[in-house]
Amino acid sequence: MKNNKPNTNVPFPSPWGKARLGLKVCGMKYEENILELTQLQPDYMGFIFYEKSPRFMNENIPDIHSSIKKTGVFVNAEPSFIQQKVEDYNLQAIQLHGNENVEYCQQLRNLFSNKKRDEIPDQARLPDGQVRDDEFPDVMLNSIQHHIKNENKNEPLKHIQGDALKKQNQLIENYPERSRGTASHQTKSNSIEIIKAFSIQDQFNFQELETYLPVVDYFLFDTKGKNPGGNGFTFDWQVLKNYPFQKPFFLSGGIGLEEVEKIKAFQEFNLPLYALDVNSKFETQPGKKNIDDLKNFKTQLL
Ligand SMILES: O=C(O)c1ccccc1NCC(=O)[C@H](O)[C@H](O)COP(=O)(O)O
Repeated sequence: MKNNKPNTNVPFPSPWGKARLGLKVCGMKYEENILELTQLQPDYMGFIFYEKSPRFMNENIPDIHSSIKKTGVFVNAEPSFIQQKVEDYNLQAIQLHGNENVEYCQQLRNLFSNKKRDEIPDQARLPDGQVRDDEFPDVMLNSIQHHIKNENKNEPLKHIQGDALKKQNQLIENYPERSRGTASHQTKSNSIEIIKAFSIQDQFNFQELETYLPVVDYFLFDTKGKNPGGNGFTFDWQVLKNYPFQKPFFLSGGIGLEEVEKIKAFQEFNLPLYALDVNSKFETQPGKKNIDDLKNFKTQLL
């Protein structure tokens, strides 16, 4: 299938520990545009589940390769609402863009930490019924599930199991660090990633983030504006020079092609910049992205 071809470029994060800058394209809404964007192989695609946004997602998300993490963006939503969207759209990451506190994030963490593990079909388990270990990599799970669901519909189960296990062993061999979860910025691979967004104006007290460290996978720094997100202008990135943690973060807020040189300079700060999050500066209309501009952006930076 055209949109289902595997991501053949360097895995993200790279298995040999060299961080490659990731890309998240947020606020996707239209099926054809989503499929077009898959050709670019961003690491994350964001869908806004906030009714007041012009990018509010209430459409179908087409089947996209699991190497692109489908991310649901929520603003002070009820956990049950998030859970429903995770199930309906098979989301791999959740981005919290409101005033969600630490307890709330912990609640979501508890809700989702074993999702992928529970979802492993019986056919994909090892002969004794177990999965490998607690750091079972998502790449393997996704690969096995994909393999079972999509490629072997008519095969006898024992062939499917054999194939899936072969594939799993191959992955362990190819990506040993990843399968042991050694990269310091790697998330618990059997859980749904939690990204907590914070909006910045001129200053920020990073100590406020300390209690979030154990309950979120990434921070995302966005510009404070009149809307909870998608405001379309940058904040003063110098503020991040005081970022005191190792926790990797997404840089967001008004990033467009004009920011390329500034981003290159920002990379010199040696901060744990994990990925860039782009949105309205690449739009032809709310929720619809200009893929050529995104291609150009990716070529220049990633
Ligand atoms: O984009 C929205 O409409 C939106 C609405 C409510 C909460 C979050 C929203 N976007 C979240 C994002 O991750 C955006 O990419 C981020 O705010 C940056 O947007 P932009 O300034 O347009 O690049």
